Amino acid sequence: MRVKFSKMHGLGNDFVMLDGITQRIKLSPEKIRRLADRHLGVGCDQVLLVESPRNPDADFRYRIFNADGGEVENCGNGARCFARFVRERRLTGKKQLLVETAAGMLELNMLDNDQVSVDMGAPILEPEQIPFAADRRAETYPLDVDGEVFTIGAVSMGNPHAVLLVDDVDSAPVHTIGPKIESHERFPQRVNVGFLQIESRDRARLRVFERGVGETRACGTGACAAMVSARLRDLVDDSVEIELPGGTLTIHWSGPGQPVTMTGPATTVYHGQIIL
Ligand SMILES: N[C@@H](CCC[C@H](N)C(=O)O)C(=O)O
Repeated sequence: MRVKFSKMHGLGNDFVMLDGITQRIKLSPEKIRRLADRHLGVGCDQVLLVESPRNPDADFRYRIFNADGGEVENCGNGARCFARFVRERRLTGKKQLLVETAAGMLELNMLDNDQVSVDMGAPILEPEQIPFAADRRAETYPLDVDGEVFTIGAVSMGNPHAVLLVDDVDSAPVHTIGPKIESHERFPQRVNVGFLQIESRDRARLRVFERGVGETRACGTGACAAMVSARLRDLVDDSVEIELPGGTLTIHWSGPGQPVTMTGPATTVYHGQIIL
């Protein structure tokens, strides 16, 4: 089967974007791993498959798969790339879109400066919805990793995130502690792990060891979760510029029950065809 795709990225978090509306695409974990393979396929952190919505209020639906083949609930950088992709592929002319995802409905706005702003919905903080938190809601939780106790914030943006504060992201143990927390027994669904350095009440730096991928150049939901965790600890104000290795996202959140807004770029690299 020959399939058309676009290679896109959001601050270096890269995607194979598939139009499943005008093409019949049957994906399997094995095919996703091949597409994502940087030697044997196109290469990407995530595969995003656009489909027709089931909910009549939505313009589109999309599904997100990590490079390891697993399907996930949400993806912030993917949401921005999706908004650009459906316009470039002439699937819509709209600048405001409602899209159905496994994490619920997202609202996207194409801005005039080529940036995309996404209403990512309210973060989930209720203990019963965060398997890790079990029976109580707290700003932080202790997590024992091989005898060393880390203080983490646990936030769900539809997908799970653990947020650790560090003094310096450049020397943070992203590749040693990241994978251990990602597959820690207290996170049965595994987790994305963010290492957050607060610079001021409106600036922070972040590196994320993503579930099912490893460290990426940027993680949109990771930036939202980091903002929420920092705000709950009263370390930042309502709007924060979060600098990731691939560039900067603007995140706004005014507190529990309110939606998180993420604004940043989406870039098309090339269009191609692959035999799947
Ligand atoms: N890169 C994404 C997040 C993709 C999913 C994540 N790895 C997970 O497993 O939940 C983003 O920009 O949010």
